Amino acid sequence: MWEPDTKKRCQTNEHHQQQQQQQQQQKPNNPTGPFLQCFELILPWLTPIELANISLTSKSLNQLSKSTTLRRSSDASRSFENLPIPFHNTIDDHPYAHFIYTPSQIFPSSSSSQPQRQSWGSLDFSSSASRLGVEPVSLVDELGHSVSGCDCERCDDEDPDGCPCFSEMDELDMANECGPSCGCGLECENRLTQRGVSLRLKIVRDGRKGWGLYADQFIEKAQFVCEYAGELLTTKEATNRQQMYDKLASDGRFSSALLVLREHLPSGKACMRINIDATRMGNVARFINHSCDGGNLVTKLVRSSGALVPRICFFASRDIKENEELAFSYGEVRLRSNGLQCFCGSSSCFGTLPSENT
Ligand SMILES: C[S@@+](CC[C@H](N)C(=O)[O-])C[C@H]1O[C@@H](n2cnc3c(N)ncnc32)[C@H](O)[C@@H]1O
Repeated sequence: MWEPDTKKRCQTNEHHQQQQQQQQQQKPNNPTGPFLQCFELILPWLTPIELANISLTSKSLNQLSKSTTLRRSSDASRSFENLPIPFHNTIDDHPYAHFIYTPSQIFPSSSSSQPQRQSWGSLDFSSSASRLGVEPVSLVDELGHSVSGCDCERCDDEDPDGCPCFSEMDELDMANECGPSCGCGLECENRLTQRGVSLRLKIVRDGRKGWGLYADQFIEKAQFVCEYAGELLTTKEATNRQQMYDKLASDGRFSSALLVLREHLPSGKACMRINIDATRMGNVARFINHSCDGGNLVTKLVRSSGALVPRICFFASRDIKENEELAFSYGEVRLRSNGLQCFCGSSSCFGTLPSENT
């Protein structure tokens, strides 16, 4: 399941090559010797606490730890995305938030194939991006052949009738894209949400809400912003985790990122529920805060032809200015004695954050 899928993105990542060159130039002239060179390889695998502890042991390791921290804070996506997504903090001493980056949906961490650690902040910018990847879970027939994709070599959004994937709409009004069982590649025009983040974004620290995701450029209404990537959970697992997170959050220092999306069939008879937990493993969408007025993003379910589970994607609900915080509504507010205080600042603020009933 952890096959790298990032080759194509890396090929176009000119900025990372430039960063790499810059880093090479910035490397201290002072040769560190085999001992410190070894630490250059180890430090990117450490948690912030381990990094802080090791930095206390010698001046050289302190220097190396500082460089690792600097590189981490310069790109939360650790080269998985097309552009770096930096952390900005002018209010306290948190340089970055630590988590495992996955550019797309993955299956729960109970599986032993999932990494407990991920390299982040090494001199080699391409190394982390090649370590984690996801193969979409696809529908197969009884002979093991993928089903329901198109045979197009290249699908053209100017001619949507030419490709069956454009027109496949189901009762849930999901957007449909070409997928794992189609003949076309990642450059196909009907794979808008599969190429990762292509807009300039940044993660900014706020005194009351923690980190938040901001636009670092103008974003036009209806533009695709990012997918909500993380661990795809069963409802039972999501309920258990939410209970654990509620307990941890009660002291105000823990921030979870479990998103539950319910999509009702127009008939009202059934409901589809998708639980994605980006708390431990996720992408930049885990930093999007709640706004009681609905914010400037909308979620849409996108199914790739032949893939088993739809993905949750964010689109701009209106034009968004550079430096504006990105936000959406986490859902209906239910009155709970232990609800977290909301600081969205909108005129329609309820005062409490929406939360799942557990
Ligand atoms: C998905 S995370 C968003 C990123 C988070 N701020 C962080 O620092 O990682 C959700 C958490 O962010 C905080 N949060 C989100 N929106 C908020 C708001 N409007 N007011 C206060 N806290 C908010 C809450 O702690 C919530 O549990």
